[in-house]
Amino acid sequence: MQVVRGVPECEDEDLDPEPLCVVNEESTGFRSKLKKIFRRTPKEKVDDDGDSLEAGWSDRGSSSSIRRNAEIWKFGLKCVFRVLKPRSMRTKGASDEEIEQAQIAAATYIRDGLLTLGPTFVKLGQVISTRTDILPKTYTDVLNSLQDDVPAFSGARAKEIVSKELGVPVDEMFTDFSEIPLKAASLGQVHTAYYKGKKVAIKVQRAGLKELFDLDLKNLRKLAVLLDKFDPKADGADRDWVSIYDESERLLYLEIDYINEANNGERFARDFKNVDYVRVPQFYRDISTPRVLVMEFIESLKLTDIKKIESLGLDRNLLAQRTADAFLRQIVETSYFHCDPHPGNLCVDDEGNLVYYDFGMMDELKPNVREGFRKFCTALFAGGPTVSDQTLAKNAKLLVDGVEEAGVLAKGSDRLAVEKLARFFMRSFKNNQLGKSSNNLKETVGTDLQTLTGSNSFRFPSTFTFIFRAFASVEGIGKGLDEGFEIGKLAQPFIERFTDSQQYKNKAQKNFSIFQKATGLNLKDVDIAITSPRKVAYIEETLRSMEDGSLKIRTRSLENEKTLERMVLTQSRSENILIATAFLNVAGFASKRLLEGTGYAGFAFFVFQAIMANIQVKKFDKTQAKFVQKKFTGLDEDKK
Ligand SMILES: Nc1ncnc2c1ncn2[C@@H]1O[C@H](COP(=O)(O)OP(=O)(O)OP(=O)(O)O)[C@@H](O)[C@H]1O
Repeated sequence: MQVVRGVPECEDEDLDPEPLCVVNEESTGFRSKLKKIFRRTPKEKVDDDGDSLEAGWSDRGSSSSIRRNAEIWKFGLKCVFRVLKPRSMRTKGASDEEIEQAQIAAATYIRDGLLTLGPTFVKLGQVISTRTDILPKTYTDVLNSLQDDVPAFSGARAKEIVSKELGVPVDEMFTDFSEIPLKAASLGQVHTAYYKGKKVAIKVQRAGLKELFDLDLKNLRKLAVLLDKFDPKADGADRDWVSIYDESERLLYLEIDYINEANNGERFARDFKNVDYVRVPQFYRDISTPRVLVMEFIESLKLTDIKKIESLGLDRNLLAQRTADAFLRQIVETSYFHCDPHPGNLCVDDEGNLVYYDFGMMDELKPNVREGFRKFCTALFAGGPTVSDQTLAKNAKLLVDGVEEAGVLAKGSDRLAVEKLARFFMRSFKNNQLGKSSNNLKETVGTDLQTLTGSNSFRFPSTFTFIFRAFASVEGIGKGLDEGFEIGKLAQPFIERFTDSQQYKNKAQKNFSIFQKATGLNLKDVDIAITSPRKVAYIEETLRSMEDGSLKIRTRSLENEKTLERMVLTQSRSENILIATAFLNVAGFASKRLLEGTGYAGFAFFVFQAIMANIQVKKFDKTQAKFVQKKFTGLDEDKK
């Protein structure tokens, strides 16, 4: 989002008590939509007591709420049709490009509709746009543009809100309250002023947001319940539409509680109290409320403003390193991280210190995620780049344990295939560390990969999508500052501290070499001496399992699985044809009209079912043909 500077453009004074101030200079269709939408903010009648400040989107009487409900449902239904269109195109044999175009059109329709419906939906769209685990990439890409600028409300309006919230006229509390906001967002905007001689930043929330959220979210919950009925947990995962809704709702309400933001900011500041290059504004809690947040003003510039950074003589490489270090410290050490460190929220002061703003959306790694992540890193980095195949296979198991513990591996996934994938992934990683090239992932583990992705084996809890988003932001900033920026390399010292393996390895190696020197022992003998009892015990255990019949030998053949899958589909087609024929016979021999009608109705129904089953068989065959072609010729028809 961009910071608003200069005099905003205001038009149509007669349309609104507060004409709109348009933020973005580039006049586009998107901008004019924004103007219309925020112009639709209900007209606010301000009386002397200022009570009308509660007026807002929500204060529109019952007829207005009915209209609002209707608007939401109409939009929801239209979205369903738009989203289904590309799916039906696929069954009609449309090309991938045509389908992608239709998806982009659907996503654009949804984005514009969310904007039309106002702040709740804009914010919801922003939250959902991070969920690559829920929506296809085409949709999240388009919804990402919802992070754009929105028109501001006037300084006078902001003052009214602050006075109402703090219970004293603004001018008695502050001096030089800015008429033009520093930045406007969908939920509020930031003004500057002076408080007891100190410059402060004041975040002011749009009026009536809470009430609007209440009204809108009630509808959205009903929509989620309905969606669950039509689209039950498709992949056996623990999530469903209602829980996605619940989580989004929680985040939305947290974002409009500025006291929560102050709590988050203070916790973040505590985490970084020993890092002298990170600055967090102080919060003036005694003059803040859930809707007005008063903070220390910290002057800064964007880390993407390279010209300014250079003109100040700041070290770009050092800034890149600091950006990465501060991010890694959050993920690996404190487990409490800023979910949205975009260039407006992560800045730099003129002395090269990083400045963080906006603590509305923070997340914490749960203990299981943290432990899983630690196992993952331990497995990946253990043994260094030249690890033997045996150790790698052992570590692959640990890596998959980690992935499972973190909740990324869906229940009932094929662990054997995942371990194979992990071994391949780890070997590529190690080769990469040694500067060797790796084999193509699709060629080497193509079948397993297809099985795994096809069965939705991996899923990413929302924490991961927030981490990925923050990672992408930090990487973008880092690369802008330093072309050779590689977060992976900068992560090494953090990971080593994080995983006990490295410490253990170093200590063990040191102790062992002293022992070896003293005794003159051969390393191979030691290995045999250590592993032999374990190997004997393993063989003994396996033999005992064979004897008592508890040993299960598991083999899997993808071809057989696929054949079985096809058989199930063709069987359903044959059954439907059989039943349809039976009904036709009934109709043919029936002497009574009612029976005849029933016969024909049954016949029509089952013929329809048979046609649907046939479509599924054809679809299945097509997917298989594509897969086989890709596997044997390397030609990829699904150009993404
Ligand atoms: N304490 C501060 N000192 C100086 N500038 C500030 C301060 N707080 C916020 N700002 C400026 O105002 C901008 C908007 O602040 P913030 O991100 O907190 O608002 P928001 O309404 O939560 O916006 P968003 O939609 O991006 O979350 C920041 O990017 C920063 O440029």
